[in-house]
Amino acid sequence: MELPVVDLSAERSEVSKLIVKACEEYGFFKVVNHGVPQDVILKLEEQVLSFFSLPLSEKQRAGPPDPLGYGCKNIGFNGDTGEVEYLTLNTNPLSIAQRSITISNNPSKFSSAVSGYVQAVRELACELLDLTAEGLLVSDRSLFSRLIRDVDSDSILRLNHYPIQLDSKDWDTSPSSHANCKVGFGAHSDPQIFTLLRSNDVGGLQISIEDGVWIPVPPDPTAFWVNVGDMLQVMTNGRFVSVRHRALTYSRKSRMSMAFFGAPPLQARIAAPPEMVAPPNSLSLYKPFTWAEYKKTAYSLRLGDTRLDLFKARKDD
Ligand SMILES: C=C1C[C@]23C[C@@]1(O)CC[C@H]2[C@@]12CC[C@H](O)[C@@](C)(C(=O)O1)[C@H]2[C@@H]3C(=O)O
Ligand SMILES: O=C(O)CCC(=O)C(=O)O
Ligand SMILES: [Fe+2]
Repeated sequence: MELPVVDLSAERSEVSKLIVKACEEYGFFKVVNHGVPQDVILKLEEQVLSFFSLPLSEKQRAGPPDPLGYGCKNIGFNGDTGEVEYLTLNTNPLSIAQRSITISNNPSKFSSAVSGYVQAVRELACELLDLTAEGLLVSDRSLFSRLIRDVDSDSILRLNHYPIQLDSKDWDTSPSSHANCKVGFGAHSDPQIFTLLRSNDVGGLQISIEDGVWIPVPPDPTAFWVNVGDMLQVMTNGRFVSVRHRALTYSRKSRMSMAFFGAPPLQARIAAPPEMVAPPNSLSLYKPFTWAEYKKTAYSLRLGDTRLDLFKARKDD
């Protein structure tokens, strides 16, 4: 199956139409010619590699994940596990600088690599959200991106490492085979607005557009992958659906991924704009709520739980 590819060097109106089509059909697309400088990516990759290569006791200085910080095998607070270790950071420059002290022996180098990456990827996320608003004919073109640009945005950066499985000598490593694969990161949707994900050249990411059918996403370190998150589903009044995805470890090479989760400020009220609740479906599918309320609920549930149903509007709302 051909997954949608958005080439940002193409004509703007074509790009915005393509993004909307991809979000409607898959809640997911690949971005090429994205403009994030290669040295910004390499700088972060180098820091991530050296962090994950540290002895466990040193990595644990940045943990436990509360939910920010270093975590290993346990995902969230509700018993989810996977063959993954990770470092989750708030994207606020001050918070990055503070956290870097417990993460790296060269905090200023680590902090500058993370901040540089966050700045470039946030810019890309905002550009993609403006194009999305244009494609949807939402009159306020920066309605979505404003939430991520806000100084109080609750956006986060997650660095994932799926280590080589030492018992993998008999594994079939062909991308189409899932013989003996293990779950690295179980099935879920991302709660935020847009996720911008990139990885090294090792596969494992899969998306599901139909219950029980998983589509492997071929790795491409030169590209970004975009996931529609739960908040964009709400702000498009269900026209886009947040994509269910997971990461498997079926390779003998370790997988590394970097995910920027573009989120609103905690107190931002999340609701679809008037254009998204226009006739023929003049009803808002979801009741208004703040990102803080949604996040609290999401983080109190399991990874794979459907959370948006709890925020559906009732007829008498
Ligand atoms: C089990 C969980 C981990 C998670 C919080 C949650 O309770 C449900 C959502 C999970 C998720 C998925 C996308 C991101 O990786 C993440 C950081 C997020 O915002 O929501 C994780 C949460 C986490 O690992 O803390
Ligand atoms: O590592 C991956 O490719 C997926 C990671 C992911 O889904 C997440 O961090 O939420
Ligand atoms: Fe995810």
